[in-house]
Amino acid sequence: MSETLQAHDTVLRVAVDAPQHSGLIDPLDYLSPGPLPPGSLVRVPFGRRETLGIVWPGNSASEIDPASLRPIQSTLDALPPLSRTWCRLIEFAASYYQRSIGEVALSVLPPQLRDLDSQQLKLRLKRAAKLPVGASIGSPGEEVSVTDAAGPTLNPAQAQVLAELDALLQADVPQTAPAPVLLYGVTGSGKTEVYLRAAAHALSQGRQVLVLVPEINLTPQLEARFAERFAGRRMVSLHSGLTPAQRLRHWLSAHLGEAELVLGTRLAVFASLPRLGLIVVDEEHDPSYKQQDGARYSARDLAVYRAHQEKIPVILGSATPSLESWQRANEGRYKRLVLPGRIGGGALPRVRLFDMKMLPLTKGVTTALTAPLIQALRARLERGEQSLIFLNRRGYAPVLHCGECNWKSDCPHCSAWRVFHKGDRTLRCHHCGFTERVPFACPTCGNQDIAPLGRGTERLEEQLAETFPGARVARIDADSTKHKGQLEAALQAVHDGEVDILVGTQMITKGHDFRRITLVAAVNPDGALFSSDFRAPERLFALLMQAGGRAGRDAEQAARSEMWVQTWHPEHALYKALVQHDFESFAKSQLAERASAGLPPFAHLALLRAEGRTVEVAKGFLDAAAAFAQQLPPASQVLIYPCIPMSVARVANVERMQMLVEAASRGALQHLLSMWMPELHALKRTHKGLLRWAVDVDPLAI
Ligand SMILES: Nc1ncnc2c1ncn2[C@@H]1O[C@H](COP(=O)(O)OP(=O)(O)OP(=O)(O)O)[C@@H](O)[C@H]1O
Ligand SMILES: [Zn+2]
Repeated sequence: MSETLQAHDTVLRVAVDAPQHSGLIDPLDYLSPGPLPPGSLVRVPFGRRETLGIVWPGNSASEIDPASLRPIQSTLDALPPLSRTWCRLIEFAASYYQRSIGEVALSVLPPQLRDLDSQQLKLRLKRAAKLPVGASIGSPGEEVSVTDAAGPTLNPAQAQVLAELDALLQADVPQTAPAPVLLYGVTGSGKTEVYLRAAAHALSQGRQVLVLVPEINLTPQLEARFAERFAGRRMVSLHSGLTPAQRLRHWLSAHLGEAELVLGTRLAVFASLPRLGLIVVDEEHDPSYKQQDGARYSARDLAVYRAHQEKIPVILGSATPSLESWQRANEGRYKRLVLPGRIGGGALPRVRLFDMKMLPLTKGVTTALTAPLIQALRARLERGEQSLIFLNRRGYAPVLHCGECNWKSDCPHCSAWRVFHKGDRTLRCHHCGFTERVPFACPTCGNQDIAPLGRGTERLEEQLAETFPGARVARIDADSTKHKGQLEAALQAVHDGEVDILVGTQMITKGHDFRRITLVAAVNPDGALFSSDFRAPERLFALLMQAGGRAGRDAEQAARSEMWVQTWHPEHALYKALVQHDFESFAKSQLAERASAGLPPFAHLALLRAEGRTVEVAKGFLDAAAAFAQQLPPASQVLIYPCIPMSVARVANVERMQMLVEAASRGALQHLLSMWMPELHALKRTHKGLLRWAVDVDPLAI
């Protein structure tokens, strides 16, 4: 291509992955020998490198002399362009979460796409088209008649929900988007079956279906259920556990419209799906839907936006909906559909609160395995039933302690303890990763008698094995499932009945359809009751309901199923509601508290975070940012709080501060942010020593 300007040259806007801090928010202008459809992939010069870009819809607004623009280098024209609706989704996400369009657009494409030239891409496209999923797939374009498996006869509640869902879709004028559906159903009430039916409906109309799950480890089992139902259909998964080659192949298959079902984690909300007809968000309350770095987007919220924009139904499912979604349903903005009971009429497990204050006081040691719990576990062992023990803390003990001089295993780089891992005899910081061998003696006074304080899953597993010799005890947490295949194998062992007692972190509480568990025990859940994070009770309640939901999923055993909660605060309202399985009254009281405190969903929040080598630097930046914001017109409708250290203030020798911004209206907050952010890029340059800053819109953890 010639470097000189030709008469027929066109100026194109191209989104490239410009670093956020370069302040380049909009797509850049390039020259092209002719027009290209928006959404086309191109390779363009950027700085001194060449990079992947996306031709962006809209005309360039800049006044730059075209003669000074650089030409695009090549077009990846083998790939059909990304759609305008896809581009709009990206634009919305970028503007709402205050990032650049190019950064968001390029970061959600499969990474391998960046490195391919036109030839290589053609090859991959061919391979993607031949993706061997499903049994009776014809070649693309060829008519194939698929018969989806029938599935069980719906129970009356499911039938009612599906009828209402149908009515909702029929009733709407085709030009308007159906209201988002909040499918509220207790654990084991058959929500997944509703997803399957809704999916079957969309598929039968030739549409694609997107199903989001909170975590990778939940994809295989949902995939299995969808694969069984839709054996003749093409289905792909999209999550960060795929190899780069798989991720590209699956993405291409969705983009070409060949994959009819796409199952994935939060990043899949950005999948390119030309015939999208339904989005399902399973466990919509799950915090994993919020991305925690870069563009801090909520995949749940973007799914709702996307469905609205494409005028298609979205189903948000949960036994314990987020208070945001619950409130929207209260206001009639979401359509609430309810599955009130378990399949087969099975009861939810009886919840028993065990008051730890009843235990005889023994100095320093409180056991996790109280005598009544041991008895309950023994009864299960004798009947050949399974038990699940939930403790949200991995490792052997959260801290090592010297009784002589009071030394504790703190991390030299973080304001946190290092956790004792007995398996490999290390002290590990769960924040910065700093790891050392366990010392033989106290590093301060030389005392050889240093002891673990508190308890993690590793220690609980050990104690269980000691208490029940011969019982098969297994542990599932991030440590025991580090290697590929370990988690699947461990879960399979539980399903196959090869495990009597399963110990684990919240990894085991989610989604799994265990059939033989009749006892679930939460041995130390109190921590979250008194957290400074206003969402902690909501999260704890959801976690415990979900954990309890793993018990008695087989109606035969439901009557004998129990959930134990060992607590020092049995009188707490949260536990009272849990005993009644009463999400609704819990939600009501939480919402009342939120309303009177002016917290979400009745207010809108953003967090500005800053990291520096010293507290002064981080604070200096945030104070200056606040002073600037006060000058902006929307400031009168926005409350900016003084900055405070984050809950773990120092990580890897970096001091972390945060400042909360609150507004009664989303619009006012967005308005302020859009005027404020560009200034912060400039402000960073005048604050030497500031390492990073970031804004988190609708933050989850505070
Ligand atoms: N109509 C039905 N008839 C018979 N069995 C059913 C029916 N609907 C669902 N099931 C079965 O009941 C069990 C629980 O259903 P499902 O997993 O759909 O519930 P869920 O609400 O999604 O549960 P959770 O929220 O705990 O994940 C599953 O094994 C499912 O196959
Ligand atoms: Zn550390």
